[in-house]
Amino acid sequence: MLSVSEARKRILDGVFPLPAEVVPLTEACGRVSAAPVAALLSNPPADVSSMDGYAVRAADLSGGGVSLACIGNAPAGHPFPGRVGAGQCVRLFTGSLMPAGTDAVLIQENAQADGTAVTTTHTLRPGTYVRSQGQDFAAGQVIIPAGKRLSARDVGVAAAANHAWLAVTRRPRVAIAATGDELLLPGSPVGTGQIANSNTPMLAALLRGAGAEPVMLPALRDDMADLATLERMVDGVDMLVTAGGASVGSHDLVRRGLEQVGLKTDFWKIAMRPGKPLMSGHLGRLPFIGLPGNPVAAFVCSIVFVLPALRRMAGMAQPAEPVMRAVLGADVPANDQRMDHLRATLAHDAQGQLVATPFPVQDSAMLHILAQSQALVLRAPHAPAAWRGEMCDIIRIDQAPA
Ligand SMILES: Nc1nc2c(c(=O)[nH]1)N[C@H]1C(S)=C(S)[C@@H](COP(=O)(O)OP(=O)(O)OC[C@H]3O[C@@H](n4cnc5c(N)ncnc54)[C@H](O)[C@@H]3O)O[C@H]1N2
Ligand code: MOO
Repeated sequence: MLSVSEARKRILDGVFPLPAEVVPLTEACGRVSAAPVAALLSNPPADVSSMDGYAVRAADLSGGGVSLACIGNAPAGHPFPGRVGAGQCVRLFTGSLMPAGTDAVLIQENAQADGTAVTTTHTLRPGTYVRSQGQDFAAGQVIIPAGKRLSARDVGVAAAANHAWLAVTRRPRVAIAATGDELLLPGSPVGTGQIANSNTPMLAALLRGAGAEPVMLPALRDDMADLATLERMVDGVDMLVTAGGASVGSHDLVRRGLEQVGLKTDFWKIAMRPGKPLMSGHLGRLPFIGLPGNPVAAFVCSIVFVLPALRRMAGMAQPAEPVMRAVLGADVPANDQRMDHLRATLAHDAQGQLVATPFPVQDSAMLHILAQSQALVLRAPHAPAAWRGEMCDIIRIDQAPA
């Protein structure tokens, strides 16, 4: 069976970055930059004061006691128009432009003002309390690389660099179809043998949080004709994700149902738990990922395969979920040939180290345990038993995806 990393590589090889669109800066948070963003302005645009006080010539203060003539007042946004000569100073405030001829700021706590006379016994080095032009970034400098999911901090730096609009990759539109005769819309009266469809809303929420635009299709019946209708429901989408009907039972028809309308299957079944019956391929040019129906398997496979594919479509350089290290909070048995993803809680120990404690029951239908989990503990194929206190690899599932 295909390994998890080989399956992910094959999925990533089958998807491509989407085109760019331009959005207002206020809509850019969470989107992915489509091109490097270069500063239109330096920050600060000119030398400015970092404190409230007086713009002085440092050389005037070198004697250790001086009285200066205050020749003007220059609040932020109101630059002093003239030049400051020897023995003179200008009243200014945090953010004020440094007047021509000055090179330091005497903070008001260290000065006595009496009318227009400002006296001090302090000495200053040139540059004291001055933020120099371009100290943060220079005009033309790249402040945001291409392929970065934009944070509120990126919005701030882009605004400071005078951008009102940013080019971002279009949100991937992902059609999600659950399959199963037993499925009902959550909230429906539930008859014998029926269950609420949890996969569609869960996956839509996960994908929306990851910056995609989910298109929730109605649940399909375990029926070749019903599955064939999928082909007509995916106009204008960038990826098709199904959940369910992936296994070997006689009612698990997704692969055959889609193959009859042109699906080219790339692979089916991988060495993963949960998620063994995962499948992938293309319906025409449309990338397709067939998730297993067990909701925990559908979720874990989405973290491991669907989100990386969406990141590749968004043009991100690092599509795979980052793997972190943690201390194991419980013993775990030796693993078989399937790479395992144990649902676990996270906490910090007395030394401040992250501790991941897998739940003792790992059934792939147990959504309540998934909902309480904050991480997946990764167990390589054939890993030997591991003991509480050993280090392990984890993927966090409790944070907004990046
Ligand atoms: N003989 C074998 N049986 C199974 C194997 C196997 O290798 N040999 N693999 C098992 C594994 S692993 C998984 S995972 C499941 C996946 O099967 P399917 O993808 O065909 O999923 P379904 O049979 O459609 O459903 C499985 C389970 O999940 C429930 N379900 C399905 N969709 C939803 C939904 N949208 N919301 C909530 N719950 C859903 C469904 O009712 C079933 O209980 O196959 C194993 N079997
Ligand atoms: O691997 Mo399945 O995905 O056990 O539930």
